[in-house]
Amino acid sequence: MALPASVRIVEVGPRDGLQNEPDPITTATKLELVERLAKAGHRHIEAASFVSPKWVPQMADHREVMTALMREGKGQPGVRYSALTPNLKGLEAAIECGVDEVAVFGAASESFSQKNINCSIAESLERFAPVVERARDQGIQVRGYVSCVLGCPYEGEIAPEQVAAVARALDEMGCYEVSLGDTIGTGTPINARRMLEAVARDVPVERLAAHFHDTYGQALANLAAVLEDGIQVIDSSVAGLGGCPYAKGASGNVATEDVVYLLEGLGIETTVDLERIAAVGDWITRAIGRPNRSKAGVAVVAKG
Ligand SMILES: CC(C)(COP(=O)([O-])OP(=O)([O-])OC[C@H]1O[C@@H](n2cnc3c(N)ncnc32)[C@H](O)[C@@H]1OP(=O)([O-])[O-])[C@@H](O)C(=O)NCCC(=O)NCCSC(=O)C[C@@](C)(O)CC(=O)[O-]
Repeated sequence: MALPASVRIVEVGPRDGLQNEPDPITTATKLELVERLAKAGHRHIEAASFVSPKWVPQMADHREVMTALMREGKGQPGVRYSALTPNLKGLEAAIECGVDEVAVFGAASESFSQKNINCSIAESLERFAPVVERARDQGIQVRGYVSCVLGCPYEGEIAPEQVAAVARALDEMGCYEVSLGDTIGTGTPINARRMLEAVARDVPVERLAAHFHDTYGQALANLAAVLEDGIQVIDSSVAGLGGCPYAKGASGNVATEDVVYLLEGLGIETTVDLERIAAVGDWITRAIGRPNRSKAGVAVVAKG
């Protein structure tokens, strides 16, 4: 398959990137990050997570963040700001804040599902169905996630058919797009292609996104592989921030700066400006005292 002419990047830094940070990050810093990301050209930013503050304390200010963006004029026109909503409680709170896009998140691994959202895969799908229905009734778009598509921290290898079954269920439920998460970054290009091939038999590749973590340094290679198989949506996190609270040792998502550099090299368009996003990565890593995990970002900033 030919490479796509353009790719939509979903910036997950403010959510996936920050959710695991142990020290509190102020709401003001989060909002400034979101604003800088939009100014760097992002058109889709996952900004918050309506989950239990006992489970993920860093996302406890989800209401403040989303209300500021959706109701208090802190959001930029033309930018989609989305949030995770694992159940109806989260969705109702998100609706009160005026969100126009949410995401439900399941897993292809039973053990990960239990650790992450405290229920089995089947129970999670039962829980998501009314969330998707209610959201769509309100004119809110719903994205679906499948975690552990290329490996699980508790079960090891995950069969591609298992990933396909969960992706199909989310698609049939009404998710407009299903994002395939290599949560622990153990995938390699051949496995990634095999997994995508299995999923794409059930869900058209145009409705799939790649959400790869870079724990083993394979994310860019995996992305280059799945781009050849029709992927046109990539999730990434500025400066490669992040990690999953329920996947020990998992490092951040692939860095947005690295993805933009790769795509530019392949002649694929995005809306994101490399110099500007590199500056955002430099700023946020200094602001929260984290190393910048984007090689392209560090190089671009060093060049000046
Ligand atoms: C899903 C639950 C809530 C189930 O948790 P539970 O304990 O089974 O739920 P519950 O309904 O029994 O409620 C327990 C308590 O949580 C509260 N609660 C219940 N729901 C909410 C809510 N929506 N917002 C705020 N509070 C909530 C509820 O009110 C109650 O409070 P209490 O009475 O004890 O004070 C919990 O397991 C949870 O919050 N998990 C968080 C999981 C998470 O955020 N993980 C990280 C994101 S997923 C990810 O990173 C992977 C991804 C998407 O990036 C893709 C990839 O890379 O693979």
